[in-house]
Amino acid sequence: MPLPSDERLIALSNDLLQQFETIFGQHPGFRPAHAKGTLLTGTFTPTPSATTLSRASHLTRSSTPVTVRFSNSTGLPLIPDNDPNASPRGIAIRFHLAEHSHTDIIGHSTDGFPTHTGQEFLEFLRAIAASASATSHPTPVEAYLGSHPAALAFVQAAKPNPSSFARESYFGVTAMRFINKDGASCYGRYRILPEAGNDFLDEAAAAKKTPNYLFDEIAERIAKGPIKFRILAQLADDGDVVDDATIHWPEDRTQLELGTITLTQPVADNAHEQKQIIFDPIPRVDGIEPSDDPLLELRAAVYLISGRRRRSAHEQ
Ligand code: HEM
Repeated sequence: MPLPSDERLIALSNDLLQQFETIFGQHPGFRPAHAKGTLLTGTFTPTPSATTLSRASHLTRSSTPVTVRFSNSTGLPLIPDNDPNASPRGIAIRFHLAEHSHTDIIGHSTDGFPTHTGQEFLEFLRAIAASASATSHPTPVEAYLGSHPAALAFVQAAKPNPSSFARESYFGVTAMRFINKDGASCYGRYRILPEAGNDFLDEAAAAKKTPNYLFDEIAERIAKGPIKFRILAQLADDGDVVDDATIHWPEDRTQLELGTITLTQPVADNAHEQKQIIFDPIPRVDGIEPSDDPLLELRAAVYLISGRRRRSAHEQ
């Protein structure tokens, strides 16, 4: 995955990484966002209908090996799983197409994002950081939320604790453009839904859980049997906004089943492999193109810069 040459994009990426560090502190060797995670492996099996949407190779061949990383929110590697800031949870899926060839899906457990652009997200993070020492109201973040309804909606969206990473739903949030073998194209947004169904804890039940309950649970669950998720694409109608992660499409839009992920094993040497793997928000595979959502190109740069730092870091 290449680093873009656009200097403004790189400068914004570095400013965003600096802001994460200001808020969460320095944790060399860990991600500045979604720091606490675990990797599992398995396979992806597409449905026959997936090829109507895209000619991408993992949707046309019978099965593809995958690596999946589940994570808590924030840049705190030790955040308790029942901390309210640990949501949204993350999922990152790597489809191993061939040696040195892969494509990824990244999603989180809230359907949406607080800002349309990376610059707005930087302003939001700066407002959060400035509010830590604020003594009067409105604090900078209260003022930001007062003037940015999409960010307020994201902050106020319910984010209950799941009983398991395997009982949570995840959303790709940014649209992709899918192209099939006849050249027909359609925009869609990923949804990754647990075969075991959603299951959430109320506040009292969450408060009684241990700080690692989700990571302990997923290790126990996979030791007993496979963990499955369905991958769907919510398809845009003509006229739907396809370049803004803050805008929802109506729930009655078609949801096409693309296939099933079956996870069977934890990754050996998990901490080392988490340090090495750098997920990419841009698909970079024939048959799936990024939309013009400005978050995609920026995040690809941010994750790559961050991942390279992580790989070269010596933990303290
Ligand atoms: C301007 C927007 C965003 C910024 C600046 C940002 C920033 C970051 C950073 C710095 C990382 C750590 C990357 C690494 O070190 O490898 C990260 C990881 C992650 N982000 Fe974002 N993010 C943004 C938007 C999103 C959106 C829209 C989603 C939901 C789809 C999302 C979900 C995730 C997940 C799941 C991870 C963990 C990936 C992994 O397991 O390696 N982020 N983000």
